[in-house]
Amino acid sequence: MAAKETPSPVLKNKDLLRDAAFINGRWIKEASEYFEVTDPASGKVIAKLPDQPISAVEEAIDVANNAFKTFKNTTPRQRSAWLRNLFNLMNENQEDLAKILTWENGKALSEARGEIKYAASYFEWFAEEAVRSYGVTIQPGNCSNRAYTIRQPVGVCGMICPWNFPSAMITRKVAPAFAAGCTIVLKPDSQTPLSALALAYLVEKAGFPRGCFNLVLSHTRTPEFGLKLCESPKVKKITFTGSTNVGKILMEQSASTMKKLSLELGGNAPFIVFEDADIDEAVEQALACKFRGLGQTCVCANRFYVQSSIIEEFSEKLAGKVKKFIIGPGLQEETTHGCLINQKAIKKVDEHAQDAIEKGAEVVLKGGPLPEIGETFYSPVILTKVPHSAKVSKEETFGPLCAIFSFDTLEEVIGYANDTNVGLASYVFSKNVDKIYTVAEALETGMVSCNTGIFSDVAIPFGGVKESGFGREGSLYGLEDYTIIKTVTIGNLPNRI
Ligand SMILES: NC(=O)c1ccc[n+]([C@@H]2O[C@H](COP(=O)([O-])OP(=O)(O)OC[C@H]3O[C@@H](n4cnc5c(N)ncnc54)[C@H](O)[C@@H]3O)[C@@H](O)[C@H]2O)c1
Ligand SMILES: O=CCCC(=O)O
Repeated sequence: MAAKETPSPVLKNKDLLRDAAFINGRWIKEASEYFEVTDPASGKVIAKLPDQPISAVEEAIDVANNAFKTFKNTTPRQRSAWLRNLFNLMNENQEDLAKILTWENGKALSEARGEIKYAASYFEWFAEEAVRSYGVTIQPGNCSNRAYTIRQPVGVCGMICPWNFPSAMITRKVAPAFAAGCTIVLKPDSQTPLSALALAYLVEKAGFPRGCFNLVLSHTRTPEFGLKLCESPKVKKITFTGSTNVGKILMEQSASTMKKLSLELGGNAPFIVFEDADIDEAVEQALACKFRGLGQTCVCANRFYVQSSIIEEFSEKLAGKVKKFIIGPGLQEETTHGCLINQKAIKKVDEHAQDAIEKGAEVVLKGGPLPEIGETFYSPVILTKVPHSAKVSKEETFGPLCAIFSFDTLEEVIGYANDTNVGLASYVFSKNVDKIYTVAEALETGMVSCNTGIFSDVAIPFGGVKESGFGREGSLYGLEDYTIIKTVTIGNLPNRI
């Protein structure tokens, strides 16, 4: 865990590093204000980007609205080919894209490589889905009428994306939108805009028509940008990944124009381990699940519920594995786990850990800040026998705190797991198939992962219930969110012969 000088990434394709917004196929660098992007591992400034005025969003919306008039009539085959080009381009530039991602986000390079592959898979999937949009035929009550439905692109989509997956959270919105024939105004997080800009460059290279994809930049005016996208009658859909609080704001702001919404919001995932589970496997999976992005993943386990008879064994084995982590700057090849996004994130982990300890939790692994490496580095904390009154039982920590709670019965643990206002992902470990079915069906989450800690895949519907939002990304349903169903009735047909 020794401090080392963070290297700057050496890129093969330097064109991927952009320092301008992208509207109507033009890179826009000029602005009266600029914001800095920093490497969270070193605190060094790595880019200065235009902090655009609100007029830039208005312009991007107008451009996307004009582009929609022709883009919606391109053939699904053509859109599929452009998406396939984009998939190939991401793969060709995989290593550079991973380096850019690590540089601005801080996650280990090995993880960033995985994210780029995952992000690209959305373009491959939706290249295949673009040509598979179906309607139904209906016989209405009136015998001289016939009806059928078609799916049409919803229109201009406003996309607001977070920093924790700077590439994949964008591609899983952009890919289905393009597949359906929608045009785009994207606002990436101002902490991690470089991955988004690299994607904009590749969208251009892939051959998409000018104006279909527009990317606006701001650090100081994020809420105003959001408001403009929500209130514009030209924008027909808002798709957002981020916190439940911001999701609620966007939903309220979208009410005046009755927008279609997809909201992928916060989670508080329970990770349940029964005494009949393979404990070593459960520990391995717990590590993979909890420490993706060092705990900054919306589907990371937030609450471990471990049956009381195995809680000591599980906690000790987990701690033994965590001690082997190599925490350091993400760009160093040997690093297994990088840093957190900022100091606010560290404060929250510390606050949740201290609160649980004060309320009676036992410390298995002390962890804590690692200032000798840098201000955003934090060694994981493992606490056991955490009381249910602790903050971590109700709030998402979004960082490297493993809070282990004890339970005795199946009914009891389902009660604990569902005692939250959010419902994104949950995990169950048991070798008893009856138990797996029962618990999976009783858990109030959009996704239940059984005997594995990693389930994310473009092929599965991704999304939550309760205050984790609505809409499903990826899968056979992903395209639907970017289309509207139109019903066509043909009347006054002659009598059947
Ligand atoms: N469900 C999912 O798929 C998913 C995926 C990733 C992250 N998340 C959630 O995101 C949260 C972590 O990210 P965060 O804390 O940065 O979330 P956040 O909601 O604060 O920020 C998300 C994005 O929204 C922007 N934003 C903030 N206020 C805004 C406003 N008023 N109008 C428009 N945009 C605004 C931010 O700049 C950022 O780009 C966690 O709760 C996590 O669970 C959910
Ligand atoms: O953080 C949210 C999304 C991560 C994933 O797709 O698994």
